[in-house]
This record gives sequence, structure tokens and C-alpha cells, in this order.
Amino acid sequence: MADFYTNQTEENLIYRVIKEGLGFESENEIPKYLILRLALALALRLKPLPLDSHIWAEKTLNGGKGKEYHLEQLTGKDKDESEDMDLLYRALLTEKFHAYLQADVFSDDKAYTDLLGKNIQRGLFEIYHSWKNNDCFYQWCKDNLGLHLQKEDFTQSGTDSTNPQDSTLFTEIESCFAKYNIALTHLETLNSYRHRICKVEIKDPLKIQSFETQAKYLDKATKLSNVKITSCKGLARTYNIEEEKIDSEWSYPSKTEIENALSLLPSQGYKLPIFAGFDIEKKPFYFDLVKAVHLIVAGKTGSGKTILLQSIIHSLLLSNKVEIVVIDPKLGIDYQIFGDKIRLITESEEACEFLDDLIEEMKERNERMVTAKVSDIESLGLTYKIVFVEELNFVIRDNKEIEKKLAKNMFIVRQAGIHIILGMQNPDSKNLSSDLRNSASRIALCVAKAENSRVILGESGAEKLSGRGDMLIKLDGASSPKRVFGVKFA
Ligand SMILES: Nc1ncnc2c1ncn2[C@@H]1O[C@H](COP(=O)(O)OP(=O)(O)OP(=O)(O)O)[C@@H](O)[C@H]1O
Repeated sequence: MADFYTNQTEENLIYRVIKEGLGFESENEIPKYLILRLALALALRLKPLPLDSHIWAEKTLNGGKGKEYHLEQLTGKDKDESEDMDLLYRALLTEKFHAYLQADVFSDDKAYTDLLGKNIQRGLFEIYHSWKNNDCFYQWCKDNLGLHLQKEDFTQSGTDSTNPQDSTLFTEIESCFAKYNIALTHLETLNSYRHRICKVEIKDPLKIQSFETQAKYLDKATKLSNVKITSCKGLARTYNIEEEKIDSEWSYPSKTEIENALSLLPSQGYKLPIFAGFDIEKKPFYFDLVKAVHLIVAGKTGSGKTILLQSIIHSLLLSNKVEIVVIDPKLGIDYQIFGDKIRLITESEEACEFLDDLIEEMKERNERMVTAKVSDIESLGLTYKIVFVEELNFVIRDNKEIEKKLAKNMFIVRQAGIHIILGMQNPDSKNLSSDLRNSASRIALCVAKAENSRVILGESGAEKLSGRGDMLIKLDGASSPKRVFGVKFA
């Protein structure tokens, strides 16, 4: 049973905050209950009201049936220790309403959820009436919730930042936009691995459209080459101005940065967590291979495929519940470093036999799951099986049968805890069949032509990547790819 129900007006407000306030493209990009938590935080800053006051009803938005929410979403009840704020909320409500409370909200769940619900509704009402579409939501949060964006928010994972006063990048950008009467506030300049990123906020919300138009011509209006402007998700009116550095200025993630990122792998809450590298703002990027199901990793020679596949193996080996098989026509030389932690197959006959056995194993796993009435292999105590195929183009050229077997496997092994990762050079419609392509999530490293990028990602862009581990990751179901810089383990 739900612990809290919204109505349709409240749902519309949540949708508006996500899209117009926080700048997300779709409401699926952020959990909706976070807006309810925000409403609750706001309500807890307001003067408490007697519980029988008529003002509660007046401070409630009216509307037809909306959605159901649970305590787990509202307060983090029964989630990991780091997310479970349930006791804290009970304590806050007791403290705030002690003059009016008859019940003990620590033991009386009904009284607790009623009071929680009342406050969430009041918070939503206040957001509805005090935040206008044109207002910057970020500024609104600052003013109403006392939230202040700290420098550390931009400098996670040890991002170095240059002194804003010294920032020639900002000065150049500021004077360029000043010509169009667009005033900018400098929030931060980040010195990232392959980019200088200048984070700016547009002072006047009415200038957003004009800023976005002028931003398209920034490289022509300034001396800056390779400049791209992206809006910052979750921060209205805030943009990253990203300038690509020349090769000689690049830096690579340090050993400590990599170790710190790896140490956070288990806390991602994923079944098979993979640390793929760092994003443009130096934040580690993780994904769950179980959700990605299968992967195709494509790029031209020297783009960093092998290094990426090796780093995926490193992540997997940390989980202790995987069996890894690498099919590599290049005699497995790049995978010797893993010793007997992985099985190497270098001959095409052996690869064919192995793939036949894999289909049998999948059938057996599925039958066991049906008999045991479970939907995942972990409940049966089975390990995940991850099959890497290096240089798919050569494997298939040597033995056409392998492609059919792979396509069959990739199509049917989704539930059975078997995942296939294909590495290949420039993919085109001839060397990457649609059967293979459609069964997997994709990673494009630098490719030779826009056509290769379209085959792998469904859009161009990978042909412009800078190489050596620079990649675009498009996971199953994602609408746009994420740019990530891979890491090289010592
Ligand atoms: N994330 C990274 N960080 C630093 N250097 C990298 C990274 N990825 C790749 N490189 C460097 O780029 C070069 C090519 O990498 P890699 O061998 O993985 O490419 P590849 O795509 O597998 O090439 P090929 O198809 O020719 O085997 C290597 O010298 C490697 O050290």
C-alpha cells in the first residue's frame, strides 16, 4: 500500500520542476520522489501549524488522482544506511510539532505518514506559488532552502580548478556575450583532462534564448577553437563552456583518482558494476553490465579498444562472482596480464565449440530458473559468465559461423546471466549485422568516418573524438550518448 498519494496538479508541478526548473530533457532522468523530498525540506523550514488547523487544507493543491509514493522513496526507509533518513525525519517532525502531536511518530506509523504527507503537500503548494517559470530554479532553491552551490560541487574527484580571476577563458567569453547585452556570472573554471571548462550562469533569465543562439557562433566570435556549450543538468541558466585542449596539454587520471573511483564500485548498487572512466567533469562513470546486457565496443585502430576491454575486466574481477572468457585471434597477448583469472580462446574451432556450449548452458540455466521459480541467476548461486570477443572483424572473417552463433547467443541469453562484449574496428553495415547491433548497448571510441559512428551509435559524433580512450557510451535505452575518458591500469 502507498504511504503518500499526489494529485494530478502536484504531478504536473513535479514534471515542470524537472523539465523547466532543473533542465532535464525527460522526467525519467531523475526520480520524481526527489522533488517530494525537496518539498518536505521546504515545509520543514516553515512555521509549524496545529494539526487540526484549517490552513493545512488551504495550503494544499487540488486535483484529481496522481501517483503513489512509498516511504522508501520519501525518506529512504530501509535503503542503505547512507540513504536511510527515516529516523531523522521522525525526529525532525517530533521536534517541530511537539506542541501539537498526540501520537509518538517513532512508533505510530500512521501518525507519522499522515504528518509527513501533510508537510509534503504544503511544500509542493509553496513551490507552486513561489517559483515562477521564468525564475531560475537554482536561485529559488538558494533563496528558499538556503542551498548554496559550493565550489566543491564542481571539484569532485580532485578536479583542479584555476583561479577564477586568472581565467582568460571566462574573460574572453564574457566580453563576447557582453556585445549582445548578455551578462554572465563566472561560477568556476575546471581544468579537466582534455578540456578547460568554464561554468557560467546567465544573470537575466530573459536572455537564455539569445545566449543559446549566440553560443552557436562562439568559435567565430572569439579566438577559441573547438568550443562547445552544454547546459548543466539540474542547474537552470547554467552552462558549461568546454574548450578542447591540444594533445600536448592533456593529462590522464592519476593512480589515486582511479583507485578512489574503483573503491566506490561496490556502493553503486549494481549487480555487475563497471567503472568505464571519467566524464568530462572528472566524475567517475559507472554502469551496470546486467542492465546493459551485451556491449559492442568499436573504434579505429589505436583508439583504445583493448585498454577499455582490459579495464572492464578489471572492474568485473573485483566482483568475485564472474567467470570471464576472452576469444582473441591475436593469441591473447594483451590479456596475459590476467593470468588464470580468465580463460583465453585463440583458435576459431575452439571458439565455435565454446559458443555452442554456451547456448546449451543458457538453456540449462533457464530451465533451472523456471524450476526454482526465480528470475535471476544469483538466487541459484550461479556465477555470471562474461564472454569477450576481441577483433570481431577478424574472428568473423576467419569463420562466418561464429557470427551466427554470436547473434543467436546475444538474442537469447538475456536472462541467463551470460553477457557478451564484442570489440571491433570500424563498424559498417557489412561487418556488423543488425542482429548483433540491435542486441547490445554500444560504446564508440574514435572511428574513421561519420558513417561508422552512425552504425554504432545511430548518430554521428564518434569520428570527432580525440582518441586514446575518448569514447561515447550509449547504454540500452539511453536517448543520447555520454562522453567518457577511459583509464589505463598500470
Ligand atoms: N584510456 C587511455 N589512457 C591513456 N592511453 C590510452 C588509453 N586508451 C588507449 N591508450 C593508448 O592508445 C594506444 C592504443 O590503445 P589500444 O591498443 O587499446 O587501441 P586499440 O583500439 O585496441 O588498437 P588496435 O585496434 O590497433 O589493437 C596505446 O598506446 C594505449 O596506451
